[in-house]
Amino acid sequence: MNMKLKQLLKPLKFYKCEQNIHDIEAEGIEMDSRQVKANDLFVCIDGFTVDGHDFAEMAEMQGACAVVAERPLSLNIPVIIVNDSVKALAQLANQFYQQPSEKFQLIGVTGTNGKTTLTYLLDEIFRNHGHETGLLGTIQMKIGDETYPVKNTTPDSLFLQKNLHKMVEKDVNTVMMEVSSHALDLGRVYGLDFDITVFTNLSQDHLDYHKNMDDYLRAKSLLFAQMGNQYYSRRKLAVLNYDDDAYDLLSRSTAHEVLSYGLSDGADVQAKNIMLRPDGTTFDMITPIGEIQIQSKLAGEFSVYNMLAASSAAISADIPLETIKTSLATTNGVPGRFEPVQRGQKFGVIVDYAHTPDSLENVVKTVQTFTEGKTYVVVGCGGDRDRGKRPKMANVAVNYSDLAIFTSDNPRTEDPDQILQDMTEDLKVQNYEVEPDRKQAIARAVQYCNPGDVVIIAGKGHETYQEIGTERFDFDDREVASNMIDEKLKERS
Ligand SMILES: CC(=O)N[C@H]1[C@@H](OP(=O)(O)OP(=O)(O)OC[C@H]2O[C@@H](n3ccc(=O)[nH]c3=O)[C@H](O)[C@@H]2O)O[C@H](CO)[C@@H](O)[C@@H]1O[C@H](C)C(=O)N[C@@H](C)C(=O)N[C@H](CCC(=O)O)C(=O)O
Ligand SMILES: Nc1ncnc2c1ncn2[C@@H]1O[C@H](COP(=O)(O)OP(=O)(O)OP(=O)(O)O)[C@@H](O)[C@H]1O
Ligand SMILES: N[C@H](CCC[C@H](N)C(=O)O)C(=O)O
Ligand SMILES: [Mg+2]
Repeated sequence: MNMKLKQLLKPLKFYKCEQNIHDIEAEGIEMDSRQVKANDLFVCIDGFTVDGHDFAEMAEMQGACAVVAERPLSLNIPVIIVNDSVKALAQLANQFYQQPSEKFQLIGVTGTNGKTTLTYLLDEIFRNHGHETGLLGTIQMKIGDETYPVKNTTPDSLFLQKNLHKMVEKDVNTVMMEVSSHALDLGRVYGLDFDITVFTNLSQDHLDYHKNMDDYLRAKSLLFAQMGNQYYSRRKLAVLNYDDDAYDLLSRSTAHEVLSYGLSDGADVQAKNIMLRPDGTTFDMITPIGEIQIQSKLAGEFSVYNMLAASSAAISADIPLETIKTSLATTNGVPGRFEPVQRGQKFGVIVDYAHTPDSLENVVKTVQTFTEGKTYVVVGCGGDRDRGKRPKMANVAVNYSDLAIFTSDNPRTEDPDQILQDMTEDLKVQNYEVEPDRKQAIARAVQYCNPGDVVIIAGKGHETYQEIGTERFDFDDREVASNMIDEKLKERS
């Protein structure tokens, strides 16, 4: 792919460039000097760790045709000066890849918990209706049946535009993507043409990054505000959780129609006659286009919310209720979310990605409600992340289980013992143990189990590593738990 620089810069109304760029043609855009190839346009981003402007010379040496920067640089290639290179990168990438998000239906999902789950549910519903889908989120990127690893839940604008373009080339007609609050705050989704935006819920997380809960909510609201004010021929819609305190602010943030969902009267899409069972859920779903009964293998009230949100987004895209019903009846859920580990043992082991106080409470309460025996929780808190959630998660674990075993979850550059200290120092109860080695913690919980008991191993879900320092070591809760159960079964036989 290539594009005349003049053409590429068209979306920028104001920029300064003292050199002649008339005959220059860019063959690509890069924001990382290490990836620059001959004739790429290099965009300097001032990051959290380093300043991309310091790598402009390196980009020049690697053959960049020009550089976009926020300040003058002494180079032998043209320097295009803009006020905000993050915004410029988003606009340039959108232009270079020919506005891919305008060529398919784009569904953006934000909220503290449930984003990955919702995008997976939506992916199943749309595929069952014959759509060719793309998916972007925490676990991976998917284009049709092909999967690709990702570094961020919501990647930077360059990665996004490049891959959305690839999706267009592969005839994708619907894309579901998770939109994190970091992404919204850091302009990673600037310029994306969302058709349907979905809000799951808001509770404490990421207060290492956002100043407070208001700031966090403001970041989330950008998804709805950035849907644009024009009423296009393709109708846009915001799907909002009616039962969440953020509902009022979010419904006022968008200029578009809102479809609300929830358990309370007044929601447009409602669940009634909910029956929660250990192995699933049944409820009647009342929608503006009719009523259906949902039977699903997904457990817990939080799953009812996820199914309501997915159904609301699907009906906004004219998917028939029957397709939604069959999709929700057949789905097995998402890897690492409430995922049972079954090796023929007589006690339950569930691996889950709960890493916030609210998600942990939802999951542990759900298990506690259905467990006749004892409930054990193995959980830790991530290093270099929100410290305020540590004592809260520890409290939830001891309050809703018989015994919590606190352990490590990606300590990153922090001291694991200090994280455990932050979690436990204010606990007033005794029903917990501390075992910093996650493998040992899982082994201990499995050893304690008698028939009828359940262990929840929370926080890492689908992750296949433990991040210690800046290195990632192989670690998969599901694999470790399977091995421990097998050992226990062998000992007994
Ligand atoms: C705090 C944060 O968000 N950091 C993101 C940020 O990194 P950064 O600002 O440190 O980048 P940097 O290393 O300073 O580099 C600045 C610029 O210099 C360039 N550079 C750098 C080195 C070099 O030799 N040459 C060069 O040109 C870089 O390419 C970049 O353009 O930009 C990177 C590229 O887009 C992101 O991958 C990175 O995410 C890191 C990995 C991260 O952990 N982010 C987390 C906090 C995050 O974003 N999480 C959310 C939410 C998760 C959830 O709730 O699900 C997510 O969406 O993932
Ligand atoms: N609607 C919900 N409300 C509260 N908790 C939920 C909900 N849905 C899922 N959870 C819990 O949150 C955990 C994470 O779910 P999921 O991965 O879908 O969320 P996410 O928003 O994508 O998280 P992340 O921000 O890390 O990407 C699940 O393992 C489950 O414990
Ligand atoms: N996307 C979330 C994931 C947290 C998962 C947990 N295992 C941890 O490392 O804290 C974050 O980066 O805050
Ligand atoms: Mg996610």
